[in-house]
Amino acid sequence: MINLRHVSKRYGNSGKMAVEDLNWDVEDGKITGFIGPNGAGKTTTLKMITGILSPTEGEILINGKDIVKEPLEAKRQFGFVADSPDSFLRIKGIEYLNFVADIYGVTTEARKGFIEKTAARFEMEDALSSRIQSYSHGMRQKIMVMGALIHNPSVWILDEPLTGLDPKSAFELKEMMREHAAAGNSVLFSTHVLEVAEKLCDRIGIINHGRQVYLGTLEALKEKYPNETLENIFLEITEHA
Ligand SMILES: Nc1ncnc2c1ncn2[C@@H]1O[C@H](COP(=O)(O)OP(=O)(O)OP(=O)(O)O)[C@@H](O)[C@H]1O
Repeated sequence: MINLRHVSKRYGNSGKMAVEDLNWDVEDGKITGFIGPNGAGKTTTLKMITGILSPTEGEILINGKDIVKEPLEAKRQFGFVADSPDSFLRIKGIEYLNFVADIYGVTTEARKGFIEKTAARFEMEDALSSRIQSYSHGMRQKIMVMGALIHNPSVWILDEPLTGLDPKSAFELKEMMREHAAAGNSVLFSTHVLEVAEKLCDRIGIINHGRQVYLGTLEALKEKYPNETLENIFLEITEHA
C-alpha cells in the first residue's frame, strides 16, 4: 500500500510546481497504472515515492512507513525499476544481483531460487556471467527488474518497465505483475502504452500538468465515458484539462 497525502514538488526556485497536491492510495491486491503526457510529472512522483527526491510538501507512506522520516524502513518495503537501465555497466549480471541481494540481506538459498526462476522466465541464464555493458537495452532492463525484486518486496514500483522488452519478456513481466498483485501486494507502474494499461490495470491514475485528473477503476472511467477507448478518454481528459 502506498499513500500520498497532499504531495507537491517544486524543482529549485522554479515558480511552477512540477507535481501539485497529489492524494493517492495505491491499494494492495491491485495493479495501478500511472499515465500522463510527457512532462506531466510521473517520474517526479515515482522518484518522490522511492525517496530519490524529497517532496516540497506533503507526506508519502509505504506500507505505513514514511519515506522521509523512516527512509530505511520505507525502502525495505519496495522494489523500484527506474526509467533508465544503464547502471552498473562494468560488472557482470550475476555480480549485480548478488550485490543487491547482499544489501538487502537475502539468504543464499533465497537468492539462488529467485535467480534461477526469474532468469529462466526472462531467458537470461546465459547472460548472467557477462558484463552488463555487453547487454542490449532489453537485457539491461531485465537485469534491473531482477535486481529490484530479488528481496521479495511487497510493493513494486516500475517506471516504464516494458520499454525495450521483447514480446516473451514483456509477457513474463506482465504475468509476474499479475501474480504479485493477486497474492495481495501492490504494483504501481507508469506507461505510455495505453493498450497495456487497459489490459493490465485494475486501477488507473492519470496526471496532467502535475495535477491528478483521475484515480479509480477502469470500469468507473469507462462508465463516465461510455463506448470510448482508453486512448480517446485519455486524449479527451488531457487535452481539455
Ligand atoms: N531535474 C529537474 N529539474 C527541473 N525540472 C525538472 C527536472 N526533472 C523534471 N522536471 C520538470 O518537471 C516536470 C515533470 O517532469 P517528469 O519527468 O516528472 O514528467 P514525466 O511525466 O515523467 O514525463 P515523460 O512522460 O516525458 O517521462 C516537467 O515540466 C519537467 O520539465
